[in-house]
Amino acid sequence: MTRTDDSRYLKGGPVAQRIIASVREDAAIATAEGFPPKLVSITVGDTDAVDVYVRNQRAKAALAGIGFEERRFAADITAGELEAAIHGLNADPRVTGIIIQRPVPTHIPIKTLQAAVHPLKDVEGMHPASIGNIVYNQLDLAPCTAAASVELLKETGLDLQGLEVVVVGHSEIVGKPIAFLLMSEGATVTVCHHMTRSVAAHARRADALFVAVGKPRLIKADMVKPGAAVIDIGINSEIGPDGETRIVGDVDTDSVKEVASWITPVPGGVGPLTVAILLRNTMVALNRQRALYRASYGVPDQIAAE
Ligand SMILES: NC(=O)C1=CN([C@@H]2O[C@H](COP(=O)(O)OP(=O)(O)OC[C@H]3O[C@@H](n4cnc5c(N)ncnc54)[C@H](OP(=O)(O)O)[C@@H]3O)[C@@H](O)[C@H]2O)C=CC1
Ligand SMILES: Nc1nc(=O)c2c([nH]1)NC[C@@H]1CN(c3ccc(C(=O)N[C@@H](CCC(=O)O)C(=O)O)cc3)C=[N+]21
Repeated sequence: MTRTDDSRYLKGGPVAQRIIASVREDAAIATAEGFPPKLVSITVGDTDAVDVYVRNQRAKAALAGIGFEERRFAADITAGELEAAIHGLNADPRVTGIIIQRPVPTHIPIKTLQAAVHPLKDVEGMHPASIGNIVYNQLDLAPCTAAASVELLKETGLDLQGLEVVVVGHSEIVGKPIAFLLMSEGATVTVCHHMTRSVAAHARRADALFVAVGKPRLIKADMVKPGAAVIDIGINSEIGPDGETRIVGDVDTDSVKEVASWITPVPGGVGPLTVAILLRNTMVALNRQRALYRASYGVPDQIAAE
């Protein structure tokens, strides 16, 4: 089949727009019913690596009708002070979801912070209880980047059942949850990392290749099976030939797109969809909180009958 270059690109923007439009409807109804959704972002210290993400979160939350508040803390804050701030947000009924932007300074144990967020307010899906849910095939709220990556693979129309998938990178926030989501969908999943003997040998067997490492041009054309779908999750800043800073992924897109049938562009691929999924997760969290509120304060049958 001959395909134009453009049809090979799996773009995140249109899928993100669809999700945001649906979130916007849900958010408007919830707001009218007295439950306005609100997201609180926590950044600690130097925020260069997260600036783009936070900027997009703010812009898309505004589009979706979700409140957005950014709390910035100095790099020398203690873990205890941060936990106290998170507990305050947990107890605040106006706050629907809390997202802790990574990275945080090395003296702060990120896992302790993630575990401090109440599971009902964990819109990133990074609390141990949330990660546990995806292991148990309960997939309605998954880590945003992983969910965005899998959603883009689904856009190809490929049947995930029995599909040979290789994931390069096994971080807790991206690689591992992608592997669990894909296993739940019936794919056969191989996970590679820095100790894998030959990433290339595994990658070449993949019908779908996910790459989340953080190394520009790690994946070259000779590592990709002809006709495969390539999902590039990397977001790396580098200085281009014109001297300007630019964002590139982990895949050598120009050469790989000649071999692959589908490839996600960077920017414009997984990134925009990650933000949309965060907003969708916020509505999932809101609905769970409302269900709990209803169970606690809804009119009990015997009173309603009087
Ligand atoms: N689009 C989005 O929404 C997001 C994009 N990102 C981007 O995704 C990329 C990965 O992020 P993240 O998972 O947080 O990064 P981490 O640094 O936490 O993880 C990188 C992973 O890559 C593995 N790795 C390192 N070198 C190699 C190699 N040569 N071959 C195979 N595997 C290797 C590491 O293995 P080991 O642990 O064994 O060393 C590790 O599992 C980054 O570019 C980041 O900016 C991240 C989050 C969101
Ligand atoms: N707790 C936590 N969760 C994360 O998911 C997380 C994080 N911390 N820290 C930083 C990284 C990076 N990340 C991005 C997500 C989307 C875009 C994004 O929207 N990119 C667009 C726009 C790029 C642009 O405007 O230049 C694109 O790729 O097209 C970028 C970066 C999430 N991360």
